Amino acid sequence: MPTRQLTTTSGDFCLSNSPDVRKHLGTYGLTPPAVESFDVQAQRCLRLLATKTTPIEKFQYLVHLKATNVHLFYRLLSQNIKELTPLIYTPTVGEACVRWHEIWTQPEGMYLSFSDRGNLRQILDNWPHEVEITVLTDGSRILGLGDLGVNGMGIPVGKLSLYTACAGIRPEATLPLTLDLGTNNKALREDPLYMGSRVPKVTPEEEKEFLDELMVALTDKWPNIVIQFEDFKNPFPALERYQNTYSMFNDDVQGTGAVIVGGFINAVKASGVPVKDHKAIFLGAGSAGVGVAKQIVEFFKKEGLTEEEARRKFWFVDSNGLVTLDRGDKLADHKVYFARDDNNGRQYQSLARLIDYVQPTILMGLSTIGGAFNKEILQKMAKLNNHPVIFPLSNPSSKSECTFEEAVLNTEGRCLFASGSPFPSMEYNGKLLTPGQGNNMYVFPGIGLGAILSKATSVTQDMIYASAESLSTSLNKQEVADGWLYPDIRRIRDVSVVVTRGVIRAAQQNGVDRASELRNLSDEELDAYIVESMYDPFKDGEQLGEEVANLVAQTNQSNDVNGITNGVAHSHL
Ligand SMILES: NC(=O)C1=CN([C@@H]2O[C@H](COP(=O)(O)OP(=O)(O)OC[C@H]3O[C@@H](n4cnc5c(N)ncnc54)[C@H](OP(=O)(O)O)[C@@H]3O)[C@@H](O)[C@H]2O)C=CC1
Ligand SMILES: CC(=O)C(=O)O
Ligand SMILES: [Mg+2]
Repeated sequence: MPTRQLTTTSGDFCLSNSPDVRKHLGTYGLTPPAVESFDVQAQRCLRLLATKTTPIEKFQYLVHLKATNVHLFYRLLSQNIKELTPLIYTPTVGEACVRWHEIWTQPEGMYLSFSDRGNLRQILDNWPHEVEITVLTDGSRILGLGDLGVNGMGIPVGKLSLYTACAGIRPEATLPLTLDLGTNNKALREDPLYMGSRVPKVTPEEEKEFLDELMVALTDKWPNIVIQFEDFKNPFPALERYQNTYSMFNDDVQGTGAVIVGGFINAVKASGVPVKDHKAIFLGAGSAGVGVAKQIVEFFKKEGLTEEEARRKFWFVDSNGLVTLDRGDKLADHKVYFARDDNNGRQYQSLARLIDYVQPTILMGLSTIGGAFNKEILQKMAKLNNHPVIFPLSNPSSKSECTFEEAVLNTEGRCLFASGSPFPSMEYNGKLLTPGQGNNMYVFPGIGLGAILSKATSVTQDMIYASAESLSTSLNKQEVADGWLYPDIRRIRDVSVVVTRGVIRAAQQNGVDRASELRNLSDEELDAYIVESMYDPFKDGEQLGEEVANLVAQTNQSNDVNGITNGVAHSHL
């Protein structure tokens, strides 16, 4: 009798298991007698979810469901991605992170502390699965909510759930990882329930040494692992240091850049304004703002502008006003590239005055300042443009620079809109208007899956840009006809296949792929290969039952009874 190890235990108590399977697993009698289809179970879950009155209660219920029946969780998520994503991801995950120390009930990933250095490789051995991808954060800039220390774990967990739901990466092949490097959030450090080290954030030099050890440890343990950095206050040093030597990328800089370019390409078409005539004001000059602008520069260059012409189409505002070379402070390195040198000493007064001066076609918000695009700002944009591009991208919803409704009402429904967190559709002048969601969830699953399948040795700029271009082409005819900038999120698995293909092709062109068997596949063959490799909770949920049923059948045939199956083959339980 083969003693096959089942890869997951979370299906053990599954109500869809047949009596034979239950007997085999030793769970007979431990679940209610009915054998239920997944549809019936999903119905129960949705009803239960509806009884929870607050988003955080719904979040907690979904955490519990994932822990107890992973396939059912992913079936539910896949079938209701539009409705459930806001509960496991932005905006609810923001509240969950703020309250992580109060609501935590079970481990869902790994924590590595600064005091663990020297032993990181050994500690990774405690993780029980083979890992293909990790999302890691130090919690120092969680969405627009600031430094939340190890409370930030909600972000890797949420992002990796989307990796599974949107790109079919097997749940057990994902590792949520939180680095406990101290926190500058004093209130958390002093909270008796806080679960991280109660020390201030380590220095950049200490962080660098820790990350160096971690990158070596992760790739020694799992040589093909893809590593996604997420929500670091200053992500640039690590990105620069590791991007050519590891299969890694920074989602906030690169994923966000790609997703916004993906929607921006469509917005530029819809605006009717030639590329060369666009001008952009960015409120927020952090990792996401600069990441987005850098990718747009790439797009402008492909459209025929020189790099210098492209660079000068941006005006950045940070917490100290317009970013200029002559304003008297030492600019952070990442801001210098876009800093203006043509301000002639004029003082920045307000966003409204800057709009009067620049006359932009595009307004991007990556500032964490909720409501910053007020009525006056939006009306100015509407006056200047037939179709102003308004992208309030800060998360969660409370930090969004404006709501969809505000943008629509103050631009007479003419704006081309995308926000970081979801807003509901609305009727305006008898027309149903649907907002775009410019969130990196449209691309990071495909970037990660593309890197995994191509066995990329690094994640190149071309791979990132390919994800943006692929996204922009993934809208169907109806979505294009309706003027959407992003495809319907309910089609995200199809979209991820397109993005993954683009990423793999770029890896091949750059020669960073190690999966040589994929090089000669046609696009159709490659798509089929991608789909085939994706975890599908609708198939795989049944697979556990089938695997056990096969074992039972084999046991019956061979009559080779061992301790585990003893009672199954011959019992009449
Ligand atoms: N939609 C999406 O997919 C994504 C959205 N985001 C969101 O973008 C936001 C920013 O993220 P990130 O760039 O990483 O964060 P950072 O902390 O790196 O950047 C925030 C920027 O906003 C500036 N800022 C702060 N206050 C003001 C103010 N009053 N007026 C103007 N600018 C201000 C900061 O200025 P200073 O530099 O002077 O401190 C900084 O440049 C977050 O809310 C995040 O959730 C991020 C990634 C993806
Ligand atoms: C979406 C995302 O990555 C962020 O807000 O940080
Ligand atoms: Mg992020």
